[in-house]
Amino acid sequence: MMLGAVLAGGGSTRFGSDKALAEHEGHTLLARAVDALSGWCEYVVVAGRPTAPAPTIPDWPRPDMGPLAGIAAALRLARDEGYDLVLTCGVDSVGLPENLPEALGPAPACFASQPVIGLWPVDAVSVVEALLSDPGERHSMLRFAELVDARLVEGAAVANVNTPADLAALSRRSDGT
Ligand SMILES: Nc1nc2c(ncn2[C@@H]2O[C@H](COP(=O)(O)OP(=O)(O)OP(=O)(O)O)[C@@H](O)[C@H]2O)c(=O)[nH]1
Repeated sequence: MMLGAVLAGGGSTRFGSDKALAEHEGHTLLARAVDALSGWCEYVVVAGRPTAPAPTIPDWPRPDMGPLAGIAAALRLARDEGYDLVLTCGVDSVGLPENLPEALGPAPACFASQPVIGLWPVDAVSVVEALLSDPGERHSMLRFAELVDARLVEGAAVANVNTPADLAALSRRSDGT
């Protein structure tokens, strides 16, 4: 059984306002990500604030540690609720392939270009907990991927929205202009 998790925390400092609420093709990035995950599995949003109507959980062990703390929260919930796998994406990952779980599988794996998009076995929870509890470690997605021996999957053309210009470029592409 697989649990989906949209990572929707972070400061959106390059974007200038909460990018989860920015709109693309008439829907917020959050609604689009949730909609994509809901096609594959049950899901939660991991963020520092409620994102109703989607079920939202806080980062573990605390906010402001980056996306890995969102992965940790999702893996802990998955373990407690009896899931085997966690499928993660960023709220700013636009254009997820329709076959995302198959494109990533078998776990553990993540996209080389965007390691927040990944498929993680629930037993990776002990690795992420140890990593985030060690102040001497890099709390980065790539370090986590390395420690769990994740395959880095190449070739995925998923856009990553960091700035308003990134979003404008995507809109121009979907308008064909
Ligand atoms: N749950 C959670 N998600 C995060 C956190 N930091 C970043 N993310 C998510 O991870 C993805 C990639 O993060 P970044 O592009 O670095 O997002 P950001 O930190 O908000 O952006 P900048 O402040 O501009 O660097 C996005 O979907 C963010 O929403 C965090 O501390 N907790």
